[in-house]
Amino acid sequence: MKRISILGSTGSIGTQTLDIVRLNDDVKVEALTAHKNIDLLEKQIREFHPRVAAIWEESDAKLLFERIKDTDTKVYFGMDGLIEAATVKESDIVVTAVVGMIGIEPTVAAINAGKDIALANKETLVCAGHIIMPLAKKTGINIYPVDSEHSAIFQCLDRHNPIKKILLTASGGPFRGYTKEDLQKVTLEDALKHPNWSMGKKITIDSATMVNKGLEIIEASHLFNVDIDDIEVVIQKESIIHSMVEFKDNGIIAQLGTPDMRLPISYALFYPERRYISDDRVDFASLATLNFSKPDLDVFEGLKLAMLAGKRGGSAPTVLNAANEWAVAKFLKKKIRFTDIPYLIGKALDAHEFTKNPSISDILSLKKWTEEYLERIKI
Ligand SMILES: NC(=O)C1=CN([C@@H]2O[C@H](COP(=O)(O)OP(=O)(O)OC[C@H]3O[C@@H](n4cnc5c(N)ncnc54)[C@H](OP(=O)(O)O)[C@@H]3O)[C@@H](O)[C@H]2O)C=CC1
Ligand SMILES: CC(=O)[C@@H](O)[C@H](O)COP(=O)(O)O
Ligand SMILES: [Mn+2]
Repeated sequence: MKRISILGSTGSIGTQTLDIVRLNDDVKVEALTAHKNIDLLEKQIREFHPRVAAIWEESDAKLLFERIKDTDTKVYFGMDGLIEAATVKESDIVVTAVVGMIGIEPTVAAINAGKDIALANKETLVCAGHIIMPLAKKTGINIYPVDSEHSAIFQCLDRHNPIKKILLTASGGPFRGYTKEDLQKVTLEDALKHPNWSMGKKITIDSATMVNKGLEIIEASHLFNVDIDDIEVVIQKESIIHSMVEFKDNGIIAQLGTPDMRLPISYALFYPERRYISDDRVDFASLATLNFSKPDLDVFEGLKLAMLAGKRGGSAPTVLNAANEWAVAKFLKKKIRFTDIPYLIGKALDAHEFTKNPSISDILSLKKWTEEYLERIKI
């Protein structure tokens, strides 16, 4: 029996993880968490009977407790609740499916508790990868990538041959081929229309700005111990090739599949076993062609800034990520324009006091500094 905890079970990755649980009778859910979606969390508790459930607000936790007191599920709240869910004694693996760097502390707690990590929450690795990866090695736990590109790279690894280059594929998002002037006019509705994937709102905006690909470069660098300069972004318009690994002989191994996150989720949960998911498969005949191009860094400045921050390392990726989270949240509330997102990221990166090797508490302070700095900027 595989015992799993899902941090962020009510989101896109979290609910698809539960789809995979439904397909397999040897998986037990030990913990589920949500931020505000109490109705869906209650439904999930009644279906999967976890030991632990956590929701962010104490008032919601009290409400949830009343609603499910006929069950054996214990209810927690806040960061303590996330950490309780991340460290449930009976769990073997924690699926980190929360969005944002809020995932840092529960991920560290899970690793210290000896849990394997099925990692979707890329922001945690972007900010604290220099702490997380050595900690995972020291504790002997495994980190299995869920992010589709990183799962693809993981599936292409060859234990006899080191990686020469990672070819990180990108769809290019809804604004692929746009000019700078075009981006000045795009709306929130336009940005939420990803051409190939159905995802949570934050990552969907990140795909539109291509900051997502920048975060993924940093994520891949940590996961596979590859220099940023050896990670090349290739736009693959249809999102059928999920990434590729190039070796010393210039041979390239790629992983292909339909744009369906259930495959990387299932692979992370049951590695090295591949299990049945659905009858959907790539139909090459009707696909006919796969299209490739290079990203335009002059247009997608957020990607350029992310690459520079990744190269710089230290505190830069944290400020990049914190500024991006702050700006995307404002854009989702229609408080700023689409092109303000890279502008604000650049301002925060330029203004922050660089540190080489931030601790977890430094990272949390940097997040606070970034938010306070951006609040003061008039746009
Ligand atoms: N969706 C996808 O296909 C992919 C996602 N990822 C990564 O996976 C992670 C999750 O993404 P996705 O599933 O799209 O996100 P969603 O926004 O769909 O879900 C986020 C989950 O985290 C919870 N949550 C949000 N904010 C907080 C908070 N401050 N504290 C505690 N819980 C919180 C949400 O609860 P509630 O529902 O109550 O709001 C929800 O359960 C992200 O890091 C993303 O980059 C990577 C590759 C693909
Ligand atoms: C499904 C997944 O892994 C997302 O990160 C997706 O790849 C985003 O698409 P872009 O390639 O457009 O950033
Ligand atoms: Mn991805």
